[in-house]
Amino acid sequence: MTASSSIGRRGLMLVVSSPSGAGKTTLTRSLLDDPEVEVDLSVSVTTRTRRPSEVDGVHYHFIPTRQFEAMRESGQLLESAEVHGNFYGTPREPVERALAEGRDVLFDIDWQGTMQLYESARADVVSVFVLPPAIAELKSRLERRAQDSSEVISRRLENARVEIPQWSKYDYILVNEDLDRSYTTLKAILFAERARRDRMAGLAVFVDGLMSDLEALK
Ligand SMILES: Nc1nc2c(ncn2[C@@H]2O[C@H](COP(=O)(O)OP(=O)(O)O)[C@@H](O)[C@H]2O)c(=O)[nH]1
Ligand SMILES: Nc1ncnc2c1ncn2[C@@H]1O[C@H](COP(=O)(O)OP(=O)(O)O)[C@@H](O)[C@H]1O
Repeated sequence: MTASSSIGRRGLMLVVSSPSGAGKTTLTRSLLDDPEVEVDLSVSVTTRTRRPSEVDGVHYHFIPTRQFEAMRESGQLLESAEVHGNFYGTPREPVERALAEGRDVLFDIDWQGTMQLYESARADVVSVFVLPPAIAELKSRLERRAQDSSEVISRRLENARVEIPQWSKYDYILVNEDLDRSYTTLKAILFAERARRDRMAGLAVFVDGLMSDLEALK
């Protein structure tokens, strides 16, 4: 162990939200796949139907409504919300364990869930809102993804009326035009937030060590 590794840091909660189709899943997957970034994904529970490309337990835990209600009622969810007519929630235990071990946790959740995380631990939340460069592009991304029926796509576009105005509640905004640029910015946000003084629990002790080593040089 080096002296600097004893500084220690509380894990942070990196929340990425956007209207459906703006690109938050693409951006969060890139973070998870990047060998330079170590972050745990919070895998949500949902009552929505699985898309063909999704794997149960990886993208979501797909569960029946009865089970969702039981989890919510027994306090097993850190936050939960109804979005586009389905229920979504964050299982509490894996998040609390990761944070306690100093690992950062990534959330792909909506603005309602983000507000609930703010209430429980504002200082530990770093929130990023992804906007599309244009509504025509948002619509064509939803269509190009080709995983939802036209009714589902219309409902998601309709919901963008409520979701887009939530931008002002977030710490950072990404207008996701060029994917590489957006990804570079997202990674920079995470790295900068990790270096915030107030997250480094053992910093004062570390600096005391530097100072006494300086004294010893005299
Ligand atoms: N509050 C909350 N929102 C969630 C959770 N999981 C997913 N969501 C949000 O639910 C919305 C719908 O997600 P999804 O069905 O995967 O559709 P997509 O956004 O079009 O990919 C998105 O805004 C997600 O960020 C969760 O655990 N809690
Ligand atoms: N910057 C971008 N330029 C072009 N297409 C993009 C960009 N970001 C994402 N996409 C595409 O748009 C579609 C929706 O992206 P996705 O990440 O699933 O959105 P969300 O999770 O916000 O609903 C996907 O087909 C994805 O490949």
